[in-house]
Amino acid sequence: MTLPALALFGGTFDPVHQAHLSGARAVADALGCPVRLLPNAVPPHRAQPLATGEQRLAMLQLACQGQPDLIPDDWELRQQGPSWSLNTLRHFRTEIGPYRPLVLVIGADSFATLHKWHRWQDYPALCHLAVLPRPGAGSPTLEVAGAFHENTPQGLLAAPAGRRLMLSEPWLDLSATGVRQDLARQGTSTALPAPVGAYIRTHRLYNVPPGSPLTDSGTA
Ligand SMILES: Nc1ncnc2c1ncn2[C@@H]1O[C@H](COP(=O)(O)OP(=O)(O)OP(=O)(O)O)[C@@H](O)[C@H]1O
Ligand SMILES: O=C(O)c1ccc[n+]([C@@H]2O[C@H](COP(=O)([O-])O)[C@@H](O)[C@H]2O)c1
Repeated sequence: MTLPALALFGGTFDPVHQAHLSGARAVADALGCPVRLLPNAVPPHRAQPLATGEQRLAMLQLACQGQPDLIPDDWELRQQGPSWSLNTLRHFRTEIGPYRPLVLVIGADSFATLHKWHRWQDYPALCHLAVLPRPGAGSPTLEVAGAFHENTPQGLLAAPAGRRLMLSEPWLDLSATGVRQDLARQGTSTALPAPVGAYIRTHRLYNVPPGSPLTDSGTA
């Protein structure tokens, strides 16, 4: 018997881009479950984002429109202090109970640095991992890889935690850093869903030059 899974995809999302959305879509389709996209309030291992939490959440809401299984979630934004993923995992584990599969979605670059995350050793008892491929990502430590046994989507759905799904798609060489650079240079980015690009120009985020044309080619 399998119980419905819940997937959590945390990020700085400064701003959300097509690789985040395609990755979330791939996990939702592979596991047949909703994916909650959680912008962090205080990123634990990097500088504070340029856009506010409210703006990053608004962009996620625009990006997820029409995809009811991709759900922006403001839980981390409402917490105080550094946004340790451990707190988020514990909260959602308590919410869904001990038996349902809980899945943390991360990019392969995050997987390669998971050994530096706060109390990552507690994760295998709390959640599975779904790892999105990312060009240029390094490899995880042996300890991290060994803590989550690689499995199939069915394997993840058959247990509450401790397994790992390695996705092979999407393979997109995109980053929020690159998007911000494109926006500052030319006011547009093909890596953005059109409504997110429009929001950025309306709110003059990321140093977009005044009068930038509405020519994003990405779609939600
Ligand atoms: N192109 C990508 N392919 C796969 N995973 C990605 C990609 N971009 C981001 N991710 C993953 O999405 C999560 C949130 O990432 P984040 O919001 O920091 O985006 P980013 O593009 O890496 O941003 P920045 O360039 O500002 O560092 C992380 O787990 C990251 O590994
Ligand atoms: O809990 C930690 O130690 C930890 C360390 C680094 C990153 N994270 C979370 O991992 C997610 C992706 O991080 P980032 O910096 O790539 O946006 C985001 O939700 C971060 O809050 C969490």
